[in-house]
Amino acid sequence: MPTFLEKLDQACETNRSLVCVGLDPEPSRMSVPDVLDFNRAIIDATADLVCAYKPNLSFYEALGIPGLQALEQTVRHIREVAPQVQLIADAKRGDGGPSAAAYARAMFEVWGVDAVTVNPWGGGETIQPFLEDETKGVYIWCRGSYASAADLQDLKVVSPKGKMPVYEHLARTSLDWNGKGNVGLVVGATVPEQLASVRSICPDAPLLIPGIGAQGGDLEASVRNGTDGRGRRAVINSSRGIIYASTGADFAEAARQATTRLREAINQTLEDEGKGWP
Ligand SMILES: O=C(O)c1cc(=O)[nH]c(=O)n1[C@@H]1O[C@H](COP(=O)(O)O)[C@@H](O)[C@H]1O
Repeated sequence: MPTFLEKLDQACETNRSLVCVGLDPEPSRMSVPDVLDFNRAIIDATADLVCAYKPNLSFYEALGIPGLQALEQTVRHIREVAPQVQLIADAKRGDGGPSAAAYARAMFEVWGVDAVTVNPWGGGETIQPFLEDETKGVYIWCRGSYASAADLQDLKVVSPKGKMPVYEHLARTSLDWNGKGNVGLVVGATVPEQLASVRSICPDAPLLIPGIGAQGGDLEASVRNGTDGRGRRAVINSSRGIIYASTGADFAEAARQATTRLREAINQTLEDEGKGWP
């Protein structure tokens, strides 16, 4: 079994892509009534263009049991048509003790995903149960894309590691948790300076970068500041910008075109940096 990072690197190489499509279905914006039909069409249209899919669990939970059934079938479909891509459950889980361990079992054994977003407010105990299997990994929510992330994450703290913003302290601390090489971080595309700072602290970590498209994040800066020294290890997410590129009957074809444009724009910046695909 490849490790968490080997699978991600392989997925990126195979499709020559750092694009992650966020599967965040909202029935009021979909031109087909069924979430599974919608997701299947998006997945089939983009499977050769992405390195990852990221269903945000909130959208499925908000639909009750039918939503969870749609998620289960979506996971199954991704495994069938795109077994090489990384499947990230955007669950923002965060708890301690047996609850944290149960969350990890739910994500990896029940849903069977490759990676989970976690909310680190509870510290190391929150994260540890997700790190036991080196084939699975986490993306720790480090510096959010939304404006209110600054309320807490940019505050300066004094710790044994020095005086620095909370998000930076978290990035430094994540290195201590990374014994099995399966810790990644989430940093928004809307905050390129913070992205550069996290990348300099964690030169090898995979960074999940949401905020492209609907939130107006800076794509070029995300690629330049968020990739590692080889121009890899950045998972650049767009959800609404892709899945609702059209809200008409041509939504899947429009999603393919939007994903292609995003992939090409990223790859052009990599080329410009001398870090294109071989
Ligand atoms: O963890 C995330 O993916 C995440 C963190 C963050 O700080 N900001 C953020 O937008 N996200 C998620 O990334 C996706 C962004 O969706 P769009 O704004 O529609 O592209 C949603 O699923 C968000 O929950």
